[in-house]
Amino acid sequence: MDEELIRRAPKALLHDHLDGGLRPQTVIELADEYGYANLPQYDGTADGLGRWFAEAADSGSLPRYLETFEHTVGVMQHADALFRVAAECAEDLAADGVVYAESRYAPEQHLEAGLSLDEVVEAVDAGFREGERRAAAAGNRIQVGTLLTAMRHAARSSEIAELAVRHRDRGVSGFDIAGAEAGYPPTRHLDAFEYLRRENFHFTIHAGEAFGLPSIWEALQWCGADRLGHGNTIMDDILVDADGKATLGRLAAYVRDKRIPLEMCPTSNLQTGAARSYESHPIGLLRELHFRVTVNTDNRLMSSTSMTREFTELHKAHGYTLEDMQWFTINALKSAFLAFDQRLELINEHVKPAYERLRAEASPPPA
Ligand SMILES: O=c1[nH]cnc2c1ncn2[C@H]1C[C@H](O)[C@@H](CO)O1
Ligand SMILES: [Zn+2]
Repeated sequence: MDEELIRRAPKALLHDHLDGGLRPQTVIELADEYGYANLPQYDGTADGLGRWFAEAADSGSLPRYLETFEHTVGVMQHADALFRVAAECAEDLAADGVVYAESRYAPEQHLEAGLSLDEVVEAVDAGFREGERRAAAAGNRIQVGTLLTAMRHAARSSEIAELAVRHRDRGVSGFDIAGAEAGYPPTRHLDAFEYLRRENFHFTIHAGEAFGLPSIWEALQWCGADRLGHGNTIMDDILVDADGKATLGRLAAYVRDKRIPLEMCPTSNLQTGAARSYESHPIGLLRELHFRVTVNTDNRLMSSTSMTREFTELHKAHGYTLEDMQWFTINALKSAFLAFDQRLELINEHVKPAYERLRAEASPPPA
């Protein structure tokens, strides 16, 4: 598999932060347009600013990684800016071969210039619909849903959960909590999750990225999360003996048996210190053990990545083939916060035939 083939293969993305995926040039232009004066020292070029984000985020710690969002959130305080960022996000993902994406962001972080929570959500949704149209005009089909995130150190999760439910038929398909994990357990937001369950709504929880098994256990068994953001530390409940035989503890067995989707983000994990290398990333073992693993970007700007790059790195480190890519992609679509019939249609009418064609192209039958 080369990078071009990986780019052309249809991909599905469940974990991508809207405020972590801006084009560097857009950050510069929005800062200028809205008078954001706090951009970091950089060489004045878009490439230079992109490098600044990637280097500053490459800190080995989640809290320091998260500090870089000050500058993206800083330029996303007006409806026009939110619209632009969302439209470009859809275009960029579509150009990278993503056919289905769920993009997340925290509305409570975009109120500094006086927008209301509902206005934030409306601007982002309009941006995504515009981005879908532009992508289609360029020949790239994409469908984008949004997840509303509440910040786990703050106290607005119930309000954000209600906001998400209010917009459920207008582009919002789920809910999430994000931010520093250590010290802010999921049960801090139990009221919000219980409300969402009563509303038959869907949510994922960032868990097992910068904290261990208790975080995953709470997310699943107290809060009732449909999926886990990252979930790396589930490895702490898997024992691999000298012969390579794996024994699952109770929680790991539960995660695998119940087909709990893990939204894994390899490059982001290298930067925050949640993983040491692509080779030793938990995705390798978890894929072998048939956990419901998916591949994601997390923050394309901070991690200087794309779905194509994630799969290219995984191909180099683990030898994944088009077959594996199809498996990851179907895992993601099966786990999407999307109606069952639409998931099936994407899988059967679009993804499988496309991989069939790509395989035939990559190794044509003998004449
Ligand atoms: O990987 C992450 N873990 C926890 N929080 C994160 C991660 N990536 C981004 N965030 C935070 C920073 C953003 O401002 C917020 C909403 O997208 O979510
Ligand atoms: Zn994340």
